[in-house]
Parts: sequence; structure tokens; C-alpha cells
Amino acid sequence: MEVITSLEMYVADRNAEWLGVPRLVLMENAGAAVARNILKKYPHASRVLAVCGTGDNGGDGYVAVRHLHAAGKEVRVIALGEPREELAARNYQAVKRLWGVEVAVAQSPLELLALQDWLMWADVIIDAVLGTGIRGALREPHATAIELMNIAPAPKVAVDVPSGLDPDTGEVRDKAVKAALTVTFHKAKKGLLAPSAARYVGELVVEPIGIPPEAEVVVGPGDFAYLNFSRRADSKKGDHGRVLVVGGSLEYSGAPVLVAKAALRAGVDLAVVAAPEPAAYAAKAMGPDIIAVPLEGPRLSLKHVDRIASLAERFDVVAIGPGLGTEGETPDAVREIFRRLTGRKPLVADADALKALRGEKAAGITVYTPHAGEFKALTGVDPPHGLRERVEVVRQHASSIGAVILLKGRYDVISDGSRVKVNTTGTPAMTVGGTGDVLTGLVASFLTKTTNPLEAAAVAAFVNGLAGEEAAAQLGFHITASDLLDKIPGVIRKFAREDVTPASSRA
Ligand SMILES: NC(=O)C1=CN([C@@H]2O[C@H](COP(=O)(O)OP(=O)(O)OC[C@H]3O[C@@H](n4cnc5c(N)ncnc54)[C@H](O)[C@@H]3O)[C@@H](O)[C@H]2O)[C@H](O)CC1
Ligand SMILES: [K+]
Repeated sequence: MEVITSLEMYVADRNAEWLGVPRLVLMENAGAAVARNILKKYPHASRVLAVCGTGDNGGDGYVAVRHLHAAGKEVRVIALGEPREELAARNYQAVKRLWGVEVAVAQSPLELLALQDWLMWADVIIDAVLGTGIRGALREPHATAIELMNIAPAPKVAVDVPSGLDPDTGEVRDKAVKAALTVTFHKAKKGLLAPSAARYVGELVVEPIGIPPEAEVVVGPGDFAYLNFSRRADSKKGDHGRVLVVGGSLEYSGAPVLVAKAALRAGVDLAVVAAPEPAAYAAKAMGPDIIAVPLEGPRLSLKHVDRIASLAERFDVVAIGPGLGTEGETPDAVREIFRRLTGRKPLVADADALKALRGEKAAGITVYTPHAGEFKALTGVDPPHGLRERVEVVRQHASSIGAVILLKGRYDVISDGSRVKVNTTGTPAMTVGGTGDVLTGLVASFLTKTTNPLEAAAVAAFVNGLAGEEAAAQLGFHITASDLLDKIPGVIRKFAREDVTPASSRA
């Protein structure tokens, strides 16, 4: 049986919306599936009681109530408070307008105890108290509601997850509903299959609710849930990421600067460019935000390896490649730096670095960001044109190298060797030079916001593409990579939760 975690489910559900399937439709399908299963399993039950929490699990319960009412059942509802979120609230209001459906609001154990005869009245009880949104120890009146449902003789039908059970681990901290039937949605929540969960879950039915399979593959707004953009009130400089960019040469000085600026715009505190002297001085001249460390000579060479390796200690992520060129000792130096750092420091390798890394194995957190030509140089293989074949080739090479590969293209394909994501944002206007450097900076920045490199790369591709789309909406095919930089903050703020959390209690 295929399983899913509550976080993966959250992501899939937001991405379904992005793909054009509204969450209200998913909720409708979920509630209707619960009603259908009750009608099938308990055809002779005439009285149904739904106990609904204040979240979307309760929302599913209200939808089920509508459908059971329409099927001719006598229905009562105990609401543990008025729903706060829009979708559940809409379904709650719709239920209140039904003729003959009695709704009681019980917000305390005492108010629940006064409704005990309703629990005894029912032939079937719907448990729509808590689903994948359960956090921490049970609070009241939820704990009492669960206890009273378990005392009532009627069989319980759990919506998505028996309330009180951890959907990811199957653990029950305090108490949980002992269901006769659990109707879960899309895929089985992982915890439902834990051996210890069996006595709470009862019979398990998995119902599709209209989430397209693409919602688990395509990068969308849901994927931001893997990244932490919040800041503590007592944050200090450096807490939100330090990125070292190793790039540039006598010929190229702009590329590493674009990487650093993109990383800063995406929310790191510090981005430092380590570059051969001419590129470092040019970088400094490109603006007050850039700190540059000059490396003696016109290009990266073996004599710089020690310096870079010790410099890297002070950074959270190292991005290497843009503007380095492939002349002289540079490829040897890249390989040597890579060998020293891989497995020790999260790395992003791009552009000329990729050409030097053919045959190398990566360890720890490493992301490669090739375009088709660089992929060929890295692996010896031309990426196939068909998406399915492309996905498979990227997955195989990611697995054998031991890195996340982000293959740039019309659709970006991202894989860590087992999982695959596809990004569809972007525009042909982005074929201009430098947009890849911006992407590298985004990946580096996001590696400071998650321990999941696949998601860091996936969200980076998504943001980069949207920044390009927004720039092109104004400037058409006349954008430059710098235009993307200005769009990054707006794109991130549209999708990320950027709240300020309380200061730590430690001084
Ligand atoms: N993901 C999907 O694709 C769909 C999910 N559906 C249903 O939605 C729930 C998840 O909804 P959510 O609002 O995120 O969470 P819950 O309703 O499970 O709970 C939130 C609710 O409960 C309160 N709460 C949390 N922890 C506790 C606690 N320990 N004690 C007391 N109260 C607690 C919290 O404050 C909120 O008010 C999923 O399971 C599905 O049933 C969709 O309808 C279909 C698509
Ligand atoms: K439930």
C-alpha cells in the first residue's frame, strides 16, 4: 500500500490547487467518500452523529453530514467550536441551513457531557475531530470528545485518521478514537499502518479525492512548507545563512556576483565571493552588498585550495563554478576543493565546475545544477527529450553520483536519486546569460533554510522561473539576469510564511 506523510499530503493538496483543482473540491470529495462508505457499510443505520473539530477534518465531517442528510438519514452534529478556516466554515454554514439537522456547539467538557444522550442516540458516529493537523498533547474539549465517543456503543467511522492518533508515527500519546472504519484520503497516512495503530484504525479504506498525481511531482506553492523562512525576534547577523561563492576568472566577473546577489535577495545574511584577483576587484566595484576575497592570479588554481577549504569553515553553504572557466589548473583545483568539502559542507556545483566533476562521487548535501550541455559533460550522456525518459536518466545519474541533480530546461527535472520533482515555471525570455547563476544563488540560499536538498533545489527552480516570468511580463524578451534579482523577494513573499517567532528564553 502506498503511504504518505502529513507534510507530503499538505504539499500535494496545495499543489493540487496550483494545478487548478480547488481545495474546496478536495474537501467535497473527501466528505462525500466518508458518507458513501457509511451508506455501504451500515445500510441499516438511520441515525448518524458527527463530532466535528474546528479544522479541515471537521470540514470533511460537515460535507459528509450534507451527503447523509441528502440520502435520507437522520443527522445530528456536535461542533467543538465554530470552524476558523474558510473552507470548513463554509461547510459548517451549509449544514446549519439544512432542515432537520440539529447542530450543537460544545466548547467545554461540561457542555459535551450535557450532550451524552446524543452520543447514545446514534447508530453510527463520525469522528471528524482531528486529522493530519493534530499538534502536541490533546487539549479540551477534544480529549473529552474522544473519551465520550469511545464510551458510546455505536461504531465509529474516522475521517482520515482516528482522532488522537499521530498520522505519521501511529503513536497515541493520550487517547484516540477506536474506530470500526477509517476512511483516509488519497493515500494511507503512514501512521495508520503502524502495528500499534491497528486497534484504533479498524478497517482501512483509502479513497481518492481528486488530487492529480502531478501534484506530488510538480513543484508548487506547497513545497515552500519544506523551507523555514521564519526568524526569531532575537536573531543576530549570520543566523539566516552564510554563503561562500567560489567563481570568476580574468574573463568572467559578473557570474559569481549574480550568484551572491541572488542568495542575498533570497534571504541569507552574508554572501562572500572568493574569486581570482581581477574578478574579485570587479565584484567589489559592482556594489556595496558584495564582499569579495581576492585569490592571487588570473584564475583559480591548486595553490588556492587550502585557502578556500579553510575559508569554507565559516560558511553554511559553498557554491562553486560560475565564471571559473576551464583553463590551466582550474579543473584540478575544482576537483580538489570538491573532494575536501563534499560530505562536510553543503555544496552547489554549477557551470564550469560541473565539467571538472565528471567521475567524482558526492557525499552529504550536494546539488548539481547543469543545463543539457553541462549534463553531457558531467555524465557523458545527452539528456533525452521526452520528459519521462529525462526524469529516469536524471534519477539514475543522481543516484550513482550521490548528489541532487537539477537539470535545467523547458521543464526543470530535479532528483535525489529516488524522488523526482519537475518544475514548470519559466519563460523562453530566460535564455539570456546569467539566469543560471541566479538559480545557483537561490539553491545555495535555500540550502540554509532546509535539510532537504531536493526541496531546496526544487523551490529554487520554481522561484527562479517565476522571477523570470514576472520580469518578462514587464520587459518581454529584453530581460537580463539582473532583472530577475529584483523579482525574487516578491515571489518568495507570495508563497512563504515569513513570520517572526518569539525570542528564545535563553539569554
Ligand atoms: N490535505 C488534503 O489534501 C486534504 C485534507 N482534508 C482534511 O483536512 C484535515 C487536516 O486539516 P487541518 O485543518 O490541517 O487539521 P485538523 O482538522 O486535523 O486539526 C486542526 C485543528 O485542530 C486543532 N488542534 C490541533 N492539535 C490539537 C490538539 N492536540 N488538541 C486539540 N486541538 C488540536 C487546531 O487548533 C485546529 O483547529 C485532513 O486530516 C483531512 O481530513 C481536506 O478536507 C481534503 C483535502
Ligand atoms: K478524525
